[in-house]
Amino acid sequence: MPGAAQRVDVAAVEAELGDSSFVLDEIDADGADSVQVHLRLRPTAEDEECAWRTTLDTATIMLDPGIAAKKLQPNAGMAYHFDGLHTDSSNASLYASLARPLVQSVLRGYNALVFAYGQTASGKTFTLSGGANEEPGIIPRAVCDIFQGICQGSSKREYLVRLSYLEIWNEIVKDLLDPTSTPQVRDDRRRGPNAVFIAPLQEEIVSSPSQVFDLLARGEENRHIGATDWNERSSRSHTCLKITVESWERDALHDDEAKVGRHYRISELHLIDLAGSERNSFYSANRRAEGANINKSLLSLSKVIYALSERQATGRPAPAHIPYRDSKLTRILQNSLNGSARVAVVCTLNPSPAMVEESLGTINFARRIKHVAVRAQPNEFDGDLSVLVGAPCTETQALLARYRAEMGALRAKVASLQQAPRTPTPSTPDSAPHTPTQSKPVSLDALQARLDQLGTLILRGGSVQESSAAPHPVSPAKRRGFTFDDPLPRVQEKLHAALTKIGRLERALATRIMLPEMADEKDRLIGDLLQQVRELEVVCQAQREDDAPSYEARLDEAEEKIAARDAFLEELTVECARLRRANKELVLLAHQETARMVEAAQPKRRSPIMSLFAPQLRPATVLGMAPCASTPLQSSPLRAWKQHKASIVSIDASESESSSDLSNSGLAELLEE
Ligand SMILES: Nc1ncnc2c1ncn2[C@@H]1O[C@H](COP(=O)(O)OP(=O)(O)OP(=O)(O)O)[C@@H](O)[C@H]1O
Repeated sequence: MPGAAQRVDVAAVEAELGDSSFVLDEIDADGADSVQVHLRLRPTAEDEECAWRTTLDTATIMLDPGIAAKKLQPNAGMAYHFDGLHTDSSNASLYASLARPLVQSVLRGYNALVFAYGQTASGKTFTLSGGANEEPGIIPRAVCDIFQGICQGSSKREYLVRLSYLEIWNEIVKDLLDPTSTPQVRDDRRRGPNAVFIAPLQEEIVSSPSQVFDLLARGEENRHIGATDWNERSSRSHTCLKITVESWERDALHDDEAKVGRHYRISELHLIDLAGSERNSFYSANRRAEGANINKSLLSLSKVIYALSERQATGRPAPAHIPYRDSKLTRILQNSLNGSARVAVVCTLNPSPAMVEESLGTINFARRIKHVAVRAQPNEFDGDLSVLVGAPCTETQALLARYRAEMGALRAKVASLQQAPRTPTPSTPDSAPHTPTQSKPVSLDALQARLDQLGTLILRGGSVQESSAAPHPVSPAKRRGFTFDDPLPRVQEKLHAALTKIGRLERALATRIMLPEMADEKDRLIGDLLQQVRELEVVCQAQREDDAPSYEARLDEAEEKIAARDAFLEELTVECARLRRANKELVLLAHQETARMVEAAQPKRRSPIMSLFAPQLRPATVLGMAPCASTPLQSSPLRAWKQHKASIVSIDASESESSSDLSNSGLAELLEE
């Protein structure tokens, strides 16, 4: 049957995982009504000291008494108890106890959020993604469990799995699967007052764990990673992997109809690796800004958690303001933190005594988030998908139903084409056989190729035995002469990769200018474009010509101003020199005159002319010097002469205009008299 849904190969998936311990549990016995909080203390390196004492049985942790005694806080030595405590390097046990129950929930239709919180180098990425090559973290284990769950799912359900992968770096949301796009976070009012969606965001449909890992590897290449004081490969951004699982009950007769009662489920699993907080580092300004943005968004997360836990503690009925809008991180987590998702958190601690303050901050966050209320309900619809179809993120909602509807329409077309009567046409010996039915296989091929493509995207649960009885889909690749040496999942992966590439190329092609197929049309278009280029060149030339005279006039004007200023400066310099010369001559004259008068006054009584002007006519006064009470002119002629000389030197040095004026006018007149 063309376009049959793909049956997941349990054995292949198990081989990929190396872990077949997952058992799908359809009964919601472990429904958590509070956030599950586990603490993880990174093991110490050989020469490292540990600041903490732990009791694993009771999941209790406390500060080393010696270190606690040195702390100022009165409760520094208190013991903290959580849902789980991990001090080793085993991600398997942490995953099984913390995250696996949430994966079960996702397969039952619940939304879920798992994230790691802690300072830099405390082990968040190790917990989420795992160590190099060994100890796979929560993400790979959850991915494998989802596919195992689908394998084990009821043979009456079929599934569609898709994922998106984004990062928040410096408060910018970046699509790691399509770094050219710039996603925005928007309100999704149809889904409730606190719901948001992110668009545009590339979502890839996946049908095996290795497809997911390929996509994650592709996304990792686009991530921001750097070195901090504590971690050589530190995540400098928050990453958010979203896996959406859609499923509905199969109906052997009406597979392609979204009928009431078919229990359609859509659930989302968010796996978030937060960037680590860090103290001020000595890196570049860009790195400090990056660190500041990380710290700011983590602070806003703490504020949101604080507000949510306060609301729970006070039991206020009306929702208090929750500052989701303070950062992109809290906006994106809004859908999950508003109570409609099950939440599990791993709070990671750096064991170093130097990091005790940061670790206490992490413990406080862990205690706060434990009090956030969870009221998650399964997202199950009884076939009425209108709620989803009209949503803003409409292309990505209820994709399974959409594809199934498309497959129904395609099948109907195929059937009608196959039943169409063949019209015999007379063939002539000199003409090639040409019948209307000649185009039919082409169109059938296209329809069947699309049917097969859709079939590979939809996964069917159930046992492996059943799959051998199912008709094998006719692959378009086979019709094109490809061999099938690869195992089925590998071939499907290749096909999926090829389809994704085709999609990308088609999108790129859509943005290009299309040349018409007809030669004259092409020539006309090229002619038009050349004409436009010529016209633009003319406009540019005219613009240049218009502007040139005005620039030249302004240049001339500026040059004239400069020349006038230079001439004025020259005049000033000449005038200054002339005045300086005149001043010197006058000063010299004054000296001679004063000396002569002093000489004349010496043996006789004071000359009548001097008495006339005294005391104003003392030489110092004449020359602009303040009269000195202790040195009357008549007391010592020699001393007076020295003072005159000193005042002359000082006036001469200052070259003051007033003194030269005085020398030029007042003194000259006086001397003439
Ligand atoms: N439980 C653990 N067992 C063994 N090694 C660990 C464990 N936790 C962390 N590590 C090692 O410590 C180092 C830092 O861990 P990791 O990169 O996961 O920190 P992080 O909290 O994600 O840091 P950042 O926020 O800077 O990205 C890594 O080399 C990692 O392998």
